[in-house]
Amino acid sequence: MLLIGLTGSIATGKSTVSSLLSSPPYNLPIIDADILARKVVEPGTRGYNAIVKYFGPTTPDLLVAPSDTMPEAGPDGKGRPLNRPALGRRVFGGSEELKKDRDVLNGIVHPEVRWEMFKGVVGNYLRGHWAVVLDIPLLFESGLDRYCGTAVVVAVSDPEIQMKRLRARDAHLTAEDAENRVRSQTDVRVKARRAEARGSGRGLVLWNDGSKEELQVQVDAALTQLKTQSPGWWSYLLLACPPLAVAVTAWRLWDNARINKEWEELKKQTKQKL
Ligand SMILES: CC(C)(COP(=O)(O)OP(=O)(O)OC[C@H]1O[C@@H](n2cnc3c(N)ncnc32)[C@H](O)[C@@H]1O)[C@@H](O)C(=O)NCCC(=O)NCCS
Ligand SMILES: Nc1ncnc2c1ncn2[C@@H]1O[C@H](COP(=O)(O)OP(=O)(O)OP(=O)(O)O)[C@@H](O)[C@H]1O
Repeated sequence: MLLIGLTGSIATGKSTVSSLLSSPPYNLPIIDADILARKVVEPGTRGYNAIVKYFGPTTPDLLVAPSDTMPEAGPDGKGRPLNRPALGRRVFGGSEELKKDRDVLNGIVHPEVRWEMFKGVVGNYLRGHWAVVLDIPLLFESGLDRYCGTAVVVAVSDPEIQMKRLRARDAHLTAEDAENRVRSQTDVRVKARRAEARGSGRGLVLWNDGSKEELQVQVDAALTQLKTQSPGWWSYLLLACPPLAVAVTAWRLWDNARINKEWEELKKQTKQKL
């Protein structure tokens, strides 16, 4: 089964691409890291308790305020849900302090998300899917690209388009909040270069400066290429022969480690040239 790591930066079009991939004619299963990151911090979970413990004392508005519709102890007595915009203000931005808190939040949420993803991947492998899409905003930053057969980056070359789409979609964010969110992530053009550096079939870039129709054309071409590379019979063979699946996974990990080493070298050389 092919693991397709789908990434980009905020509002560059990952969800738009994943909804195309989950619809006919592809019907691919999607494992969405943003959705899992919400699930693992619902009231009463380990993630929720850890966040309240660390951020609670210094963030008075960390939880949704009590109201007529929100009881003090939360809807089911496990606590009120997190006030996500408030937590976002604690962790998004370029300062050292924000970065430190972002690392703490990532340290709480990411291991839980990884475990949920693992369960999702195994479930889809057992159902015999030829591919599964891992929609992960922080694919490279979290190191999860190591497990993927292909990394697909949805990118825009013009940062103004990204900002315009972000502000239009998330109208509740101030201009400063939006800037901070964009600044909290690696520049999407760097991610695009990294996907290209993985080599043909291992890394793909979908440029999304144009219309959604233009994006669809690129998605069609990418899927045709990936389907040729990883045909259905190959998935059935991996399902019928679990030791082969383990060997292929080990080889994939080794090959991705090599690819990432080459990328680090390339980054070093580019820095030296500047
Ligand atoms: C800070 C939080 C509560 C803000 O929640 P909010 O609902 O406002 O935003 P949402 O979760 O929908 O994220 C929107 C986008 O922000 C970006 N983003 C989210 N978390 C991070 C992060 N830790 N670092 C950089 N960018 C991030 C992603 O592009 C994501 O698609 C939330 O983003 C969070 O819990 N982040 C930490 C977990 C994480 O890394 N999630 C990303 C997928 S694992
Ligand atoms: N080609 C396009 N033309 C016009 N609008 C677009 C295009 N692609 C995406 N959008 C719009 O831009 C916004 C951001 O896209 P989307 O939600 O897919 O991004 P994302 O990368 O998943 O964002 P996030 O990381 O925040 O989840 C959405 O409102 C979407 O409808």
